[in-house]
Amino acid sequence: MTGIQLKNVTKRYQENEFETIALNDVSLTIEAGEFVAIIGPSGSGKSTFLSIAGALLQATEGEVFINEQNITHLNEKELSAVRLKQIGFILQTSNLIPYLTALDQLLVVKRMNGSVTKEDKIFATELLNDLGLEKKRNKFPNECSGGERQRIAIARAFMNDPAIILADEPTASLDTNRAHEVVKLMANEVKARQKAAVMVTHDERMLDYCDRVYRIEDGILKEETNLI
Ligand SMILES: Nc1ncnc2c1ncn2[C@@H]1O[C@H](COP(=O)(O)OP(=O)(O)OP(=O)(O)O)[C@@H](O)[C@H]1O
Repeated sequence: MTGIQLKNVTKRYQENEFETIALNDVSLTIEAGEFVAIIGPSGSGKSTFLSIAGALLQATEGEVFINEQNITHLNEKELSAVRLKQIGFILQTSNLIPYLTALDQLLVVKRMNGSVTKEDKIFATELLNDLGLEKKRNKFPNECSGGERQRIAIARAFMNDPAIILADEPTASLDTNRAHEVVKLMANEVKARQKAAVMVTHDERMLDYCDRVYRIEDGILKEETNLI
C-alpha cells in the first residue's frame, strides 16, 4: 500500500485529573492519488489527526503507517526524517519567507536536505508552472496575491516529492474564487503526482474536489456518504 494508514488510533491528552479523548479509535486508509477531506466542529480532533498523520505527535494507542513503514514507535530523529522526506504540509496561511522569490521558496526545501541541483530547479519550475505561477517565478511574496502565495505554498509542499500531503484549512485566508482555484489546482496536482492527500476544512464548498469526505465529532471519524 502506498499512502497513509491509521489503524485504531486513539489520542488522549491528560491534564491533571482531566482526560480528553481527542481521537477515539480512528482507522483510515488513504491511497496514493486519493484526496480526502476531513470536516468537523472546533475541538473535534482535526488538528490532532493532522499532527499524528504528519508525524508531529504520537498516538496513545494504535498504529500509523506511511508507505507501509510503521512510524508508530520511531524516535524523534527518525520522525523528523519522515517529516522531511515523506510529508508535505500546507497551512492556513502560506508562511512564505519574505526575502525569497517563489522559485527560492521551493529550492530552500532542497537546501535543507543538502544541495540544489539543476534537476531541482527544473522540477521547481515545473511545479510553479503546474500551479499557474509561471509569471511569479522570480517574484517575492509581497508581489503576489493571497491566492498566488497559497499556490506557492502548495508547490513547496510537493517539492520533496513526499508520499503524503496534509493541508490544514488551506483556503482560510482566501475569497471564494481564489479558494476554488487553489483547491482545484491542489486536487489536480495530487492526482497527477499520485499523492495521498488530506485536507482539513471548514469550507464545505471545497468538498466537490475531494474523493471522500469524513466528519469528525468528539474524536470519532465517520465517512459522509450523502454529501457527494
Ligand atoms: N495539548 C493538548 N492538551 C490537552 N488537550 C488538548 C491538547 N490539544 C488539543 N486538546 C483537546 O483535544 C480536543 C481536540 O482538539 P483539536 O485541536 O484536535 O481540535 P480541532 O478539531 O482541530 O479544533 P479547531 O477546529 O478549533 O482547531 C479538544 O477538546 C482540545 O481541547
